[in-house]
Amino acid sequence: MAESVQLPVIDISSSDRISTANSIRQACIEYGFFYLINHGISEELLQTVFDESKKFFSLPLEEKLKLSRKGDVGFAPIYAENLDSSSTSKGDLKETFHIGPLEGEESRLNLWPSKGTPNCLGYNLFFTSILTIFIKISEILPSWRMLMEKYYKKVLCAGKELSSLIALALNLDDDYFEKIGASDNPFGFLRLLHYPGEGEIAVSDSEVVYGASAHSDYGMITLLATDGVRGLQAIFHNKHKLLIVVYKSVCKDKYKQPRTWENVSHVKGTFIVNVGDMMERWTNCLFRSTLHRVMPTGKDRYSIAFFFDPNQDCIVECLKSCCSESNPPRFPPIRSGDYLRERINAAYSSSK
Ligand SMILES: O=C(O)CCC(=O)C(=O)O
Ligand SMILES: [Fe+2]
Repeated sequence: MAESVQLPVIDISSSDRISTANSIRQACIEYGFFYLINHGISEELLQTVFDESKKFFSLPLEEKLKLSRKGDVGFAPIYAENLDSSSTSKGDLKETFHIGPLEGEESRLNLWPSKGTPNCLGYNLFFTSILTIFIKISEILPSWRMLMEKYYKKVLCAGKELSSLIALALNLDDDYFEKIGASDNPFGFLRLLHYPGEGEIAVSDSEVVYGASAHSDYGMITLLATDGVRGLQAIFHNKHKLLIVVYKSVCKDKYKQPRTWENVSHVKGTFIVNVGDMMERWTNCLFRSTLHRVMPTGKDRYSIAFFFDPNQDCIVECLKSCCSESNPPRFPPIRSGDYLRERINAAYSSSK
């Protein structure tokens, strides 16, 4: 059975920003993961977001499909995505709903239950009388959009503060990521996730099915809220300060065998923060975007991820503080939007 890892805890509200930045640096080098506390999002708000997310996922599939993924936002049913694009599985056993940026051109792309599905729920026959058959989804989820926007803004704010601490952790000015246009108008995605429990989905014994297959996140940092149902696991090659083997343009130890998966436990009131691939590229593999996955446990599981990604037009290239003559850049510069597009397309086209 997998062991549980003890991750560092970072207090984002501490007035000693330098010491916080040093702790973040150590956590990002050793684990690429940490718990974040005092992030400014109350437990009540988080609980309400979980409750409303559950309400959405418990709608009949055909209602959810009316808000099907367009571009990067909206609903994706089970098996639509395969986070491990190299795997042969038919896709991940999870359904998701994505909300993209709330400002600028992209904001108009978002899909909302109150707008996209004008008519009829009514299949929840268990409770339904003839009078309730034609209830609009907007009436079932009346404050859904407002709530999700509120949460989005708050978690974006925590992400911005964290990115300024990360800049300090990399010996840069704390507004560095703003100055280069990465976190000034970041490309943030709120992702509601539901991993169905046993009984809802028939899976044959011979099939390997993951809730979320092994992957590292694509962007800068992810702020993840979990509901207490276990399942999240990660591989921490660097935890005991093993030599970092870097090969061609990949931080090779990410794919090193054998893989030892460790459980990442839920800690009430915290966010689980993990480093994404673009941060790994910026830091020339100093900060690790750690492989992780979600195993099905037979229980329904809900989580809420916020991907704090650089502005699409930002060029991600090795930071001066992370390279030298003896440690040259391992990755060519890339435009953030192009990199994300390639990774997202691979994940959605590799489900069978
Ligand atoms: O649900 C979780 O705990 C993790 C989700 C995740 O890794 C992702 O969506 O990238
Ligand atoms: Fe992830």
